[in-house]
Amino acid sequence: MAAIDRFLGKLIREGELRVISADGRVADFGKPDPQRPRITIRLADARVAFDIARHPRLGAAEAFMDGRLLIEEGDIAGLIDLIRFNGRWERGGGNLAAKNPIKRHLGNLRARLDRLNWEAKSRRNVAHHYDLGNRLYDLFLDADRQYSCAYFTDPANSLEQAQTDKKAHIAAKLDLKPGQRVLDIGCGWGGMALYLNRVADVDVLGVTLSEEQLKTARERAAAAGVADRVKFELIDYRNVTGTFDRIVSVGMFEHVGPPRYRNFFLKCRSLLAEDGVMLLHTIGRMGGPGTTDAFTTRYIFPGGYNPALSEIIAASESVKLIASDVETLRLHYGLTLRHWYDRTVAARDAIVAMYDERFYRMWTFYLAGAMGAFNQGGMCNYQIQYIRNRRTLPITRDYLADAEAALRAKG
Ligand SMILES: C[S@@+](CC[C@H](N)C(=O)[O-])C[C@H]1O[C@@H](n2cnc3c(N)ncnc32)[C@H](O)[C@@H]1O
Repeated sequence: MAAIDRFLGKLIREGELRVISADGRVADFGKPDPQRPRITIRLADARVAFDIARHPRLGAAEAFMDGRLLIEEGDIAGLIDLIRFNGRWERGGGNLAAKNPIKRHLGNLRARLDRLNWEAKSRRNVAHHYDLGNRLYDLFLDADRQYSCAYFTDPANSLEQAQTDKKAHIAAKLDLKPGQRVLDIGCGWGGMALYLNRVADVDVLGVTLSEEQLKTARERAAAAGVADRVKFELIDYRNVTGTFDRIVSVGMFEHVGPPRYRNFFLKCRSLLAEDGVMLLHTIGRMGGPGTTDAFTTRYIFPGGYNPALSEIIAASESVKLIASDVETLRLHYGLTLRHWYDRTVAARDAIVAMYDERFYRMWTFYLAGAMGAFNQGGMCNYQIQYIRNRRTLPITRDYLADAEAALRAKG
């Protein structure tokens, strides 16, 4: 316990953390902060501190999931926020492996091996997460089931509004014309494809590896009476054929893995018309290449990796795709996750009934951890627009604002 006490004593400077050990000893760290309520945790047995010291994120996550790390005052989001705030990225906290060149090199090597997602592995990885049951996703996502960073034109906006605005923000960057053919790589439950068809009169092919998503997406297209123009297929991005005027990929690149980045862009380039436009929307990291934490890999997104901008651009440059516009969404995913986390907490009883208490705690740890990573850690969301020909788009960015305003008016 002494080592943990020393560690927490150094780390927690702002805000209050109270730790009650298994033997009833109470230790207080930090000082009152009007922005952050005090968090009190109880360690149910003597091994918890040891497990956390040995493997901080995984040890804490598993102790929390197993009910051995109990939060008696506050919640898991508050605990992670307190820890992240004190070690925040801007002050040099987080992503520490990246500071040491040897660790960084080994971490990158391991990441490259871990994220070697061949087709069968990609299918297993996707099923692990997205085939958990549509009901779960209904409980915490917006009504359109957008499972990616929303766009808050005002931080107070509802999640529904922000997800609609995200679709308009992306559609504007695609510079769509009626009748064009659009490919949506990683289409989820079909919301973006249906939206693009509705607001821009385009034909869309959406591809996913999730059976549950495919079924829902097709049902939605049929219900909207556009099944002839908005099609969905269960196809790996590697196996898509044809030529498309536009390609959009939202929240899917995180599943590709660094060893496949060049091939991903090569494939996209071969599918994109010579005067085509592509928009890639992906979680990213702001501090250069890194690794995926063990909790995320083991329990949430096996094979997942959030890319650094340098990794994305190095790969896309190597196949001569021109990055015509790059935007870093710095705060939007933290806001999105706050909504997802609050909805999950509000749906606790339903989630426990569908799965169990341990699953519920795992899910809240996942969302709270991600929120901390976007609010105080090194994560952000990138939107990168690509073209093959430098003359494809207007010479200035003015068209974006005009198009976005027109799209927003369509709702
Ligand atoms: C986080 S979801 C995003 C869904 C949707 N674009 C959205 O924003 O709500 C990731 C999507 O990528 C798809 N995906 C992952 N790996 C894929 C692959 N190798 N080929 C095609 N789709 C893939 C998943 O099936 C899922 O639909």
